[in-house]
Amino acid sequence: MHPLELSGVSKYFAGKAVIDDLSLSFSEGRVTALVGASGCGKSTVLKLCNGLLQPDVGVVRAFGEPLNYQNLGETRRRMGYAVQGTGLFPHMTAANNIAIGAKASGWSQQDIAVRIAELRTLMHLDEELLERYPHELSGGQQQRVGLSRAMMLRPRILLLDEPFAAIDPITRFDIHRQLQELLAVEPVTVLLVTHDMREAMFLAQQIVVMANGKIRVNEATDELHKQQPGLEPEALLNSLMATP
Ligand SMILES: Nc1ncnc2c1ncn2[C@@H]1O[C@H](COP(=O)(O)OP(=O)(O)OP(=O)(O)O)[C@@H](O)[C@H]1O
Repeated sequence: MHPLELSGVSKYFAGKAVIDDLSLSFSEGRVTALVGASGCGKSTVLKLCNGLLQPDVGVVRAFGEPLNYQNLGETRRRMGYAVQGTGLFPHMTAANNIAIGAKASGWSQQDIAVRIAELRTLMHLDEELLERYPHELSGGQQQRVGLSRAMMLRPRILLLDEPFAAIDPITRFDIHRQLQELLAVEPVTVLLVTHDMREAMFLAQQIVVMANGKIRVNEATDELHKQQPGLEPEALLNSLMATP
């Protein structure tokens, strides 16, 4: 059983199929990167996965069950979600931002403190930073807080929509390594939407290239390395996009 699966899914906007009869499953404990040109439907797939959008045709299953759009709360608690720009609440400290889902789920203060300490270590966040408000943190620190919030409830699925796009390349590389460390300690099924093929090749074990709402390539990262050894990530993406 795959933790997350789309079967024959189509989504129309203004009568046009933005997602076109797409079937895709995400393997347990693996990172799958969704790449492709702007507007090809990557974010729409992610929103279909967490129920923010409903398919017009087809089924989305999480944890083996079709999404229940009348009651998404329980499913969403088992899915972490982090987006570009972090979506942190500006009037709450970093610690309170991270803890928000746990408080809503009735966790004790003690359990919250233990979990925040774990995440703080894994994401290399100094304790002092957690008492600051988002505007008092750098972009990279905010993004680490956003990832910590997404991982707070120990989700089995993590949905990441361009979470590192606004961060400078050096900080981005640091956060990539920290996320990799975190996933080694706490394996999660990850769907990563990104424009950055280098990021995709570094973080993901599976690469899905989309074009016009369809899947063009769905291949293990190792296989791609073997098929086109030595090719720079961007050149590899261009060659995959040109695949008929
Ligand atoms: N709510 C909406 N109403 C109408 N059209 C939409 C809506 N959401 C997305 N679209 C259209 O659907 C297409 C796919 O959008 P989507 O955001 O999934 O693309 P993307 O691959 O994530 O793009 P980008 O890489 O630029 O973020 C685009 O043409 C977009 O304009």
